[in-house]
Amino acid sequence: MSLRKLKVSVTVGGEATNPSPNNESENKAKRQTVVLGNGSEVVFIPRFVSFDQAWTWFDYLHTHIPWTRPTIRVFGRSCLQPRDTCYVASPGLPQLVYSGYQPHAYSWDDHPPLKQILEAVHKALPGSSFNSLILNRYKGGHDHVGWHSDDEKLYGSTPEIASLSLGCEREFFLKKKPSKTCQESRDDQEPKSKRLKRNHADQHSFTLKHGSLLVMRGYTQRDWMHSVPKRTKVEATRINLTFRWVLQDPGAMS
Ligand SMILES: O=C(O)CCC(=O)C(=O)O
Ligand SMILES: [Fe+2]
Repeated sequence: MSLRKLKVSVTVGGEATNPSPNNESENKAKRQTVVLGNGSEVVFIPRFVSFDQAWTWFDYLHTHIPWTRPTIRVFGRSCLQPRDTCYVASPGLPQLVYSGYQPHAYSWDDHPPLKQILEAVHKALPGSSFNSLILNRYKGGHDHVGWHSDDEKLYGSTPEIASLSLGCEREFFLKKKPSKTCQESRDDQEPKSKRLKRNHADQHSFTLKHGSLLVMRGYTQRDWMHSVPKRTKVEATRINLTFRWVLQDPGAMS
């Protein structure tokens, strides 16, 4: 599908403390809050860590993480996941299963720099708590993640997901899920100009720069989908870390 690149309307929510462990004095990174409506929001911190720190983490993760490229099920068909992945979780959590795939859960202790990164993320997001991590590695522009929501039950109804980008810059799209009311009949009744306006508000794009942090909050997983589309001319590698909170007893939520 075609998605227009939109200027993201942002509110600048004050200064954030950049958690770069090496560089506390340059710690003034602006954070942008995009209110998506109905209790969903995205916070974007373009310079979450310094350039050099981000490359140090990239190099470590690129060489030390036990990357795999699993076969998953999409619409009933088996296919190779279009990116490398690895899963890290605190002990005793319920098993993660997505697209018919159950990743092995590595420990934070297997990769001490991950604990340093987790600490930096917690520090930048007061009140947040993450006990699991999905790492993604995009080896060039053919690697991507299609439209999806991270709405698995074990994340609860309003998960906070913090996503760190390292290496090659890629685009991140968000689009609103179709509403449950009859969209077609509403469209017929509205003037075209109004329809276009509403559609713009239902799509957002972010450029995920080296060292940036994007946070999805509230009902973003229930009401919105996100993707990192193919960019076939891109050759360089991007590493992404998405920190999440897995509930001990997801059954208790329902
Ligand atoms: O690579 C990204 O920025 C997004 C990854 C993602 O959406 C996921 O792992 O669920
Ligand atoms: Fe996702």
